Amino acid sequence: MDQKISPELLYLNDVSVVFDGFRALNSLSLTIGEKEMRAIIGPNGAGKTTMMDVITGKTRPTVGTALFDGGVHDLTRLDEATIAGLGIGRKFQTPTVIENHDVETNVELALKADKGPFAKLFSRRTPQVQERIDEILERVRLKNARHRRAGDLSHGQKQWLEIGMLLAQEPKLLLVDEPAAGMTDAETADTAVLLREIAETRSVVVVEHDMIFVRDLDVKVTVLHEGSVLAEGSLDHVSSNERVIEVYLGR
Ligand SMILES: Nc1ncnc2c1ncn2[C@@H]1O[C@H](COP(=O)(O)OP(=O)(O)OP(=O)(O)O)[C@@H](O)[C@H]1O
Repeated sequence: MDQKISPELLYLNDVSVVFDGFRALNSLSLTIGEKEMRAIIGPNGAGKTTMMDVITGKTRPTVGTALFDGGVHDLTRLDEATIAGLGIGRKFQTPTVIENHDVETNVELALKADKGPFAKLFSRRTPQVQERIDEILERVRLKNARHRRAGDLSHGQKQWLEIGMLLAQEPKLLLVDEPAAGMTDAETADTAVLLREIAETRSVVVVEHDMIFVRDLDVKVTVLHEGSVLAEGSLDHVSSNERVIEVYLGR
């Protein structure tokens, strides 16, 4: 298959994941368009992490369809490295920057991720690489922190650095797990703006519990519950849904 059969970037249909008889995903169907940002909310255990695991190839669905890039790639048949190479980047909740390197070296290493460890550390930084580093640092608001040790950054800045390192891979789809957790109010607001900027050129899926942050994102929201979609629409729309209030918002 090398022709796009549907316009969606990500197409999940009737995906179930069963662990020892327990349905972590239960006929989940969801599509994400090109350059769309979507927020995913839902109570603990709703299946948000399992959904990300299916998209990135970490978990195989028991049944169901998971296609990427207009139906060209069947994610259920590919391994994690291949899926990452297709342009699906994932940011976990805890930042994994290299604390002893400075900010720009972290980005540089991410840009050279396809090179071996020796070439990564010792090949010269070409003007093209420097230009990309500058662009990324500008985007993630760390230009003035470029020579700081990554370990000395604030929690929020570390999250931004890691987002920058993912951008180095030019993902078509960026999956972001609870970016606002542990951030100050100002960092949270800046992160919403940052993700909106990123979604101008690629698709972004954000899993989040912080409703103030989700409101700032101002995008379509999907509510997961017991492994399937409970409601979908604007935050105001899903917030007025009785079942959503009962299982999630009204807690
Ligand atoms: N490897 C596994 N084996 C057995 N059960 C699992 C496994 N992974 C997840 N589960 C179960 O599947 C359900 C869905 O979990 P998942 O982590 O996807 O939910 P979540 O929406 O991400 O929750 P949270 O908001 O707490 O992170 C949970 O009840 C969890 O205990």
